[in-house]
Amino acid sequence: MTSHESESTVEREIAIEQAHVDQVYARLAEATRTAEQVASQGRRLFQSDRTSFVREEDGTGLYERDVFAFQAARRLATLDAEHEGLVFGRLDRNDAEVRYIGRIGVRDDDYEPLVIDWRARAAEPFYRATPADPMGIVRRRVLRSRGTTVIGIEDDLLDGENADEGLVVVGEGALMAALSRARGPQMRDIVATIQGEQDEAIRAPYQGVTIISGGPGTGKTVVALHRAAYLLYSHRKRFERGGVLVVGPSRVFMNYIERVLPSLGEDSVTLRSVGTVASDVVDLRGERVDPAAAAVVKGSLRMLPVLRRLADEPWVTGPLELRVSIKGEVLTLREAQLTRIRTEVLRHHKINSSRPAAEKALLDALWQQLDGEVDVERAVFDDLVTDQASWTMFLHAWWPPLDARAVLLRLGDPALLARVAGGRLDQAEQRALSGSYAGLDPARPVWSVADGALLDELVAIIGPAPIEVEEDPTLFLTQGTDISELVTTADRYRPALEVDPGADPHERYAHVLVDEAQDITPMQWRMLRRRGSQASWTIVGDTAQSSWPNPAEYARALEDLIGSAPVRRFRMSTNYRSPSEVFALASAVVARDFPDADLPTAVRSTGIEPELLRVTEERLGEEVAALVRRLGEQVEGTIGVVCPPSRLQAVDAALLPGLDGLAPRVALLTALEAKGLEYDAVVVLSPDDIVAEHSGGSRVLYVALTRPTQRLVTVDVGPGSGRWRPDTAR
Ligand SMILES: Nc1ncnc2c1ncn2[C@@H]1O[C@H](COP(=O)(O)OP(=O)(O)OP(=O)(O)O)[C@@H](O)[C@H]1O
Repeated sequence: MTSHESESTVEREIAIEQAHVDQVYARLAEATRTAEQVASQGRRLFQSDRTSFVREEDGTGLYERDVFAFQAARRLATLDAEHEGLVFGRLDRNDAEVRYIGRIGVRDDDYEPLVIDWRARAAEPFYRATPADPMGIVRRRVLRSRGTTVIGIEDDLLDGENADEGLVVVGEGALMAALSRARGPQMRDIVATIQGEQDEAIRAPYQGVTIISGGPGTGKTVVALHRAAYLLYSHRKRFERGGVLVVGPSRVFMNYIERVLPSLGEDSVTLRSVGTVASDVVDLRGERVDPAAAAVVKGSLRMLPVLRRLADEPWVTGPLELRVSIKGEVLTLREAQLTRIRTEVLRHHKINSSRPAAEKALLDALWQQLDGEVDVERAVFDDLVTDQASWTMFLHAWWPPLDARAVLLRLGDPALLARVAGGRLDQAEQRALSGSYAGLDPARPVWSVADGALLDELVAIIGPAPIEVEEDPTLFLTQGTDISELVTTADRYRPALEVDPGADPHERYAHVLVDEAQDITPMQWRMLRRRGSQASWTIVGDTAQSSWPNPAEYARALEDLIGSAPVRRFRMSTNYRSPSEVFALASAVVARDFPDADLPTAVRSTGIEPELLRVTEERLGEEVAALVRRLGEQVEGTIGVVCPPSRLQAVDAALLPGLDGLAPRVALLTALEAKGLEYDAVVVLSPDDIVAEHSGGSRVLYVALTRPTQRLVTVDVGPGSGRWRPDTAR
């Protein structure tokens, strides 16, 4: 039997929970004080009297009593006091035991749990129990708090037959309440309302490869982040030492998700957008998105042989030869010999780490040419050669220290590109590729997301750049007449070139978690694998949202990654983001072109159908500005305006002046930039252009159409537009 909900019942229940929450915070405050006192007492005990014997356990014993709660208090400091309650759940069991669930575990003086960490075994029924399988739980309660104050409760009765008389059940269900709330600029954790199928993926064993798939809004991202927190909790030693890397599509996306892990008490995870993964080996921040044609070439494995040849291209034009004189005899190495030596050295070493090996090979070859009549010992011979200006100048032209960034920029030269890409990339592909580098400022190139993987590959081919040298080698060559200056400069170069050939510059991780993995190109997978060669993996994606023209390539790349590792697959089936009215339209769009798309079920209805508008080209700016202002009144939270790349600038100019106070709630972005994000209201501008301008076509439009949590408005531009609309929406 359960009692009916009334205002006073709810207040009474809230007061009961508040009393427990107060007890938890009081315990944490006390533990912090005691632990600090004990720590300083302990220091005094051990430090003050070196003559008398202090038993170690007097110090540590005192400290250990509170260390657990003290650690909890320290981690509490990372939680956002404004929004997140430390205690968010309560389980009433059929044996009358009550358990509280929270972001971190807290015990009382007697080591009895006041709150159980959500990741602990004992908390599992909070997420898994259902009326069909209550797991010994009668009532599950979710507490909603602001800071330390409980402001609401939502109950699920799981086992009415075993409920005590008088057990109170209140609320409409925590999940629906959470889903209906307005969205802010950053993602929130879902720790209080994780659903059963999500919980299974979160708690899956760490070994091998865990693949989480599912349509838009099914919680893949948020589940993956909770999984990172779970792995750190359950295998802290392994993952804190080895590191966990979370990779997402863009900087905007990383900003969007960056609060989730700290709100769960974890701050030891590295978050990187895919364009900055390689920043451990080369100075870059790839944020720009290439036009589709260039992006497709840059992501393809056909770039591999092109890059290898590029790294091999000499830096000076014209035939090279090395000429030195020893005691009047002139020794010469001609181009064919030099090529042989170079090939041989590079067979065993990377170019940036093999300058000493190359020098030795040259000296050996010169030594063999020396006439037996000339009386000189080998060590003296080597000195005589390497002291000569012609030697130093030759080496700088023949074996310069290479910077991957400078090497890649050379692709801006169409003639050179034709040489290294001949037979591998067609004319149109070469134009797209060289065009994307030709316009970059060599002093400050603005790299694209796709360039990150190419630079990483080049570093793998040539080795990390030796320590930066100030002098420009070409300048140096033109100053070749001043002997004393030459010697000094040569000396300055020498230590810079001594890099440890065995050193591996990549940061490596024990676990790599890749979100929006359907967009990871084959070249980017190579880059990620360098960071996780010994790692376990969590791969999160949805092929129906791929912006890559060939989803089969994604499947192949995944197979490669998995190899013979154990693999676990989880499919998320419920769309928690899109209202069912919006998702009906979005899914019809993608299913028309991709009948195999994995479509989830949208569980929430708002009763508001998407609005399909049409405007003239001339009135586009004005109409969009008015529309955004109207949506600002209709929804409480954020508004996203998704725009085809070709119209971005014009729409930005039209939108900005009229926004006023609304500006912090509005984001103007392309469909690719919108990946993984969500807004309360979304305007999708010129869907036909979005389909036409992205290589993923209607899959990219599907991404745009599945961003809203409340309202969707599409805007066709000009007569004849609207080809994207499925039959049901014409
Ligand atoms: N169990 C849950 N409780 C409350 N909110 C949830 C739950 N699961 C998902 N959500 C919410 O649903 C929305 C979508 O989640 P998320 O962004 O992780 O989905 P996704 O599958 O990664 O989507 P996409 O493929 O479009 O990037 C988020 O606002 C998330 O907080």
